[in-house]
Amino acid sequence: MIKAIVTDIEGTTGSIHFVHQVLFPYAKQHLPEFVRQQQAQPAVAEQVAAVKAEMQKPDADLDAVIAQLITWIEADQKITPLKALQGLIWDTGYKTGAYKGHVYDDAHQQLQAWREQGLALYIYSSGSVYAQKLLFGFSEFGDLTPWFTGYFDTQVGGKREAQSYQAIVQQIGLAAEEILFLSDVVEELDAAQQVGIKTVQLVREPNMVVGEHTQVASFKEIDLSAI
Ligand SMILES: CSCCC(=O)C(=O)COP(=O)(O)O
Ligand SMILES: [Mg+2]
Repeated sequence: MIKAIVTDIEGTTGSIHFVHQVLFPYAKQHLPEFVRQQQAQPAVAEQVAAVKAEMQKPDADLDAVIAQLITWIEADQKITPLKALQGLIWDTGYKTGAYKGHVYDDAHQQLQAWREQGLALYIYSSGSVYAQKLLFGFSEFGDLTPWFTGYFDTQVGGKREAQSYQAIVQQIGLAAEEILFLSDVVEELDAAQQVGIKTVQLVREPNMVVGEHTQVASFKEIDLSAI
């Protein structure tokens, strides 16, 4: 019996368009000024140091760090210090009303229903936990963060690595087969399935790569009793 649901964000609870056409361009536009102005803040200095380490260039100057970060944004690289900085930059966009977090109607309704049924809800995204809380805290449906028991990001490991899901199972404290993972990406579902987590693929767009997992077009089609 499923007792907890872990869900991906981009392409699953919300649209790929929102992440790629709203959030990423906002981060790209504001990152140079943000990093220059906030470089002395410990939260930013820590990530700048992590970028230099990732570049294997401990003496890189700030211009080189910024150029590297922009390259990573353009290539949609899921690199932890980039994702942490993006979260800090998106904070202003949410709080000034430049955008609200996109959540599909069906995801909103079904997450609420599952919560009311007593299921524990978790997020696992490459976006930082800080960015996840912003997206659901400033969503088009208002603040949805009270629904979630916990959040996981790349601090737990990459989303295509089975050991990340093993760590998530341990932190949730349930048996793997009592947990359902929802994602649009087959490699993520494959990794979760390797450790015994149940899986369902969201296929919201045409021409998506599909795998051996149960496929649904919306959260409304997910039947927990059939899993
Ligand atoms: C949580 S904020 C926006 C999502 C993001 O930055 C991202 O890279 C999407 O990753 P996901 O693992 O949700 O596909
Ligand atoms: Mg996704």
